Amino acid sequence: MISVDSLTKRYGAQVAVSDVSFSCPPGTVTGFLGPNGAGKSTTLRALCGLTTPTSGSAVVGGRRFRDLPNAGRTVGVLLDAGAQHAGRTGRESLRLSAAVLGVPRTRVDEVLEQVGLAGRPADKRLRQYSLGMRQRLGLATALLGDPQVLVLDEPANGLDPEGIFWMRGLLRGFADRGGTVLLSSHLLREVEAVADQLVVIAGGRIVAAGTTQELLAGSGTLVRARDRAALAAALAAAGIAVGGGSGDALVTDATADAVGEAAAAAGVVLRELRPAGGEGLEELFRSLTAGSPAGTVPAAQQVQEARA
Ligand SMILES: Nc1ncnc2c1ncn2[C@@H]1O[C@H](COP(=O)(O)OP(=O)(O)OP(=O)(O)O)[C@@H](O)[C@H]1O
Repeated sequence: MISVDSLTKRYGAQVAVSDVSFSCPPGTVTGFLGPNGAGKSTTLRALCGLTTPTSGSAVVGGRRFRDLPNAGRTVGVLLDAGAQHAGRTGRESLRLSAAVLGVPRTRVDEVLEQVGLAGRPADKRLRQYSLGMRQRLGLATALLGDPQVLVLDEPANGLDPEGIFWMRGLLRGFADRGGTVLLSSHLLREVEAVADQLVVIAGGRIVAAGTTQELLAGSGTLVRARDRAALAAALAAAGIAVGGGSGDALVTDATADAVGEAAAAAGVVLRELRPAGGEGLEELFRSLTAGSPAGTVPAAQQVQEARA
């Protein structure tokens, strides 16, 4: 279990994280989402004992990272896949980590296999690794101690679509076996397919949190018409605000009934009318996180109320 409780981190006058609280139960994947500079890395670094909170706490199983005996056997961490010695091979790097953790050498081959680096890639020097291979090696290092908890900062960085699909399967399997996964991303689409719950941070504050299903269900209605401009005018005439939408789709907070009636009243022919799901959440995510300096973002409950 990961518990972050009223975590605040200031660097001088800069507030990186402000009063952040959430928890990640065993058997689940939590997606920690936010744009660049939102405070994701700072939160994860505090959790992993790499930065000291100004106030509040971030613990695993009730203990601070530095108080965990042989922390790598409890928490697998991937914070910066580039932070490995470029002259070593993947296998050498893992053997060193295995020695530090006190796990048998055979474990190195197991994790190399698990992350798809077994064979020739394992004996290449890291300077020859692509970003995606480095991420796989970082994940292998995190898995080496057979931990119950994984903390991963932007693990999908540099992975191709097949790699992202593979990683989702790996994380899902880890959680389904009772593990706890916390992974950060600045891309909603990367995590919505695998995360059981989402915590959205912007400007150092949590702006939305809940199960992925809840957040997707409460994310509005998507509507598409042959004549987008006529549809937009019909919705405006009915007093229905449109929050965005990609391509010729519009996304709104209004119910499907209200949207359908507005379109019918204006004689607009619809091509699609459905719960917005991921597109609505994407829109919510964009509106919540667009240019929100610390202190100006509504609190999670305000967001929930606004959407109720
Ligand atoms: N060591 C530091 N000194 C001063 N300011 C810092 C430090 N580390 C982070 N910050 C600031 O804290 C804020 C949050 O940064 P953080 O790296 O946690 O965000 P992030 O969500 O991980 O962003 P990204 O997706 O770009 O990695 C930013 O404004 C950043 O400039």
